Amino acid sequence: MQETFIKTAKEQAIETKNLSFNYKGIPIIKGLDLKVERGSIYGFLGPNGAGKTTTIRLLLGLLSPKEGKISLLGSSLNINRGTILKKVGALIETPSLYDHLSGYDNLCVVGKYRNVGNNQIQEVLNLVKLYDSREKLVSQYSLGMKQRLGLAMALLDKPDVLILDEPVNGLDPMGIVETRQLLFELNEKYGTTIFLSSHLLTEIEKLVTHVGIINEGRLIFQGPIAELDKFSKNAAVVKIGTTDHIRAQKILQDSFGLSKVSEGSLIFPFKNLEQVNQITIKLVAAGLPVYHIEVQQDSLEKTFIKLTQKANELI
Ligand SMILES: Nc1ncnc2c1ncn2[C@@H]1O[C@H](COP(=O)(O)OP(=O)(O)OP(=O)(O)O)[C@@H](O)[C@H]1O
Repeated sequence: MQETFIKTAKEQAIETKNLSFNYKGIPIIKGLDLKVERGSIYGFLGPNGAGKTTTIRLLLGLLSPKEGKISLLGSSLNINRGTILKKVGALIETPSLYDHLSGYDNLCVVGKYRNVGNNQIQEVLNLVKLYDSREKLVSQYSLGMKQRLGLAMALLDKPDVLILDEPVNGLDPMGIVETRQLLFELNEKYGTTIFLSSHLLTEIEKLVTHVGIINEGRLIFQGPIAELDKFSKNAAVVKIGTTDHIRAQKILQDSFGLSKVSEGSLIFPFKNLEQVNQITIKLVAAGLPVYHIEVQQDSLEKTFIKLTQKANELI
């Protein structure tokens, strides 16, 4: 059993099996099976209190699971903890920085105990675009600059995997764009696998390749972002206003399936816009005037909210 886990985990940067954790006997993380492919940018999404930070603390060995297994870069965290964590950079919530020191000196402090030389410090300063502000005191840095300095610290060891807890939380739109660009660059240039949490899909949907949605400690969706998009498209409907909804329903039933009448409109689920075109053509050809036509499709964010609400109803 152990062997199978490790064998499949080779393909994954992060893998958990049945990961569970309690705080004072209360289940917080419930049987989490995460699969984060190497080279992916994985958005770990969930409402406040869903268990994102707890999961991240478990992945970094800062908490011990009640049950289950964690594998990072194909090795069990239990067995090879020291070696594996050297290849993992992390930033949990706001970074701890010395305000009275410059950005450069902050990196030197961390670099010293991690045995990282000056060249690498200069490289990460360039990477996070803080080179020109390296001599400024951190107390004079904006929140976005502090966040990038925190990222620079996480990057000092050139990690293969970067684990970030809410990295854009509290940043202004410009800060969000800058962080996003930086993460893209890291992923593109160095193939760094990035696992980042957020409670807002809109903040990260342009960045991530994969999504895992956690609610009340349970994973309720995991897959490529395109699959979530497909999921939201499946919920798309077209609302049609005609003079005779009953006749319209009969005309359309054979080709397009069942519809319902609600708030004075005929409502059809549809798969693509060509279908909407065909529906209109069919109605007009049958002599039924179409007064109103409206396509309604959930945004990804709405799909995310609906998914978490639905999961709550099932619990
Ligand atoms: N030290 C603790 N002792 C007891 N319960 C805790 C502790 N830390 C977190 N919890 C509880 O565990 C649950 C998950 O918390 P966690 O911080 O992991 O959620 P989260 O998804 O990161 O939320 P947020 O987005 O608000 O940070 C919450 O119900 C929280 O109240």
